[in-house]
Amino acid sequence: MRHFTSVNDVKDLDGFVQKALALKKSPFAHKHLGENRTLGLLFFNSSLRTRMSTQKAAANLGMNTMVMNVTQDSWQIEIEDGVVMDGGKAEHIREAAAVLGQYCDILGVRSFPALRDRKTDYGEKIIKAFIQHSGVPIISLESATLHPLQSFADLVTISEFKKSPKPKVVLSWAPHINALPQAVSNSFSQWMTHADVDFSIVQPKGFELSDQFTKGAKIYYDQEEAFEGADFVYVKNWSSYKNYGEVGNYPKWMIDQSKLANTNQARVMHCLPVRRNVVIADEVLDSKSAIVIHQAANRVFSAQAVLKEMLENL
Ligand SMILES: NCCC[C@H](NC(=O)CCC(=O)O)C(=O)O
Ligand SMILES: NC(=O)OP(=O)(O)O
Repeated sequence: MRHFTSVNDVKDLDGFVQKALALKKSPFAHKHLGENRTLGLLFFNSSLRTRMSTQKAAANLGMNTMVMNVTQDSWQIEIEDGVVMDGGKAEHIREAAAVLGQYCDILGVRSFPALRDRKTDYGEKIIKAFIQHSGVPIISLESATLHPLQSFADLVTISEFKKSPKPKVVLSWAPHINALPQAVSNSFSQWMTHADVDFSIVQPKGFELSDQFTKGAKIYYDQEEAFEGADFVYVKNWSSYKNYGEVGNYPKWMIDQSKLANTNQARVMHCLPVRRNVVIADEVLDSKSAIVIHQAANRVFSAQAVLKEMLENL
């Protein structure tokens, strides 16, 4: 693997899950692999899990890590080519990426979509510019359209908790007060349609994800129908892809205990952060059904598996 920006960078999905689980068992088995290697983590947006888990994964492999919050600490970065830079942005992504490539052996980049123009966001200019201009392997820490480290950790978690070889996994839209990216849901759909699971998605009309990520998934518009017999319910809000960036006002889609009644004692998943009693009720998050903390724990080992593979290929 040269870069890690989607499931397509993984050759053997099941083998990769096994590698993450092996690292979970022996996190320090390769503690010299990253010696004298530097990881750079660049955040255009907030983070708790991605930042800390990736840093911990790098430490387990003996790497140094440097972290930068671009929007707070650095120069504002111009993304567009050919512009006259006489506004607020002092540095172009061409130089920024190339310079960081001089300091780091591997770079991670987080850049959320602006959710104003679909074509711009789905063009993934920032992550592509880092791939083009940095000269080093790039890891997506959640791009405009995908969050592969999260989905990898989610698949690892499902493989740990599944009670049958091909579990029924349902991705459910849930309410939110803000316009959120489709990235986590696109990415989860993309990974699940490549994995050995029975996968469906349920959302209100108008909130269908781009079919470039959902091909092969069963599509529902009714939670009760979709949840019947589910082993895993993955909860996430996303703004509309069709009416781009629209926030849906469907408070009844919140996940509470009653919604889970006809599932196969489903485990409830969410990437976090989650707004309690808007997206998922306290009674679910505080019950045994919720495995959100396990997902977050597995972020270390999904990141570590990716870093290990990249370090071995440097
Ligand atoms: N990295 C995990 C999720 C990040 C982001 N959530 C958020 O922005 C939540 C913000 C809020 O709740 O206001 C998302 O949905 O893509
Ligand atoms: N799940 C996740 O990516 O969390 P952060 O946004 O806190 O990194």
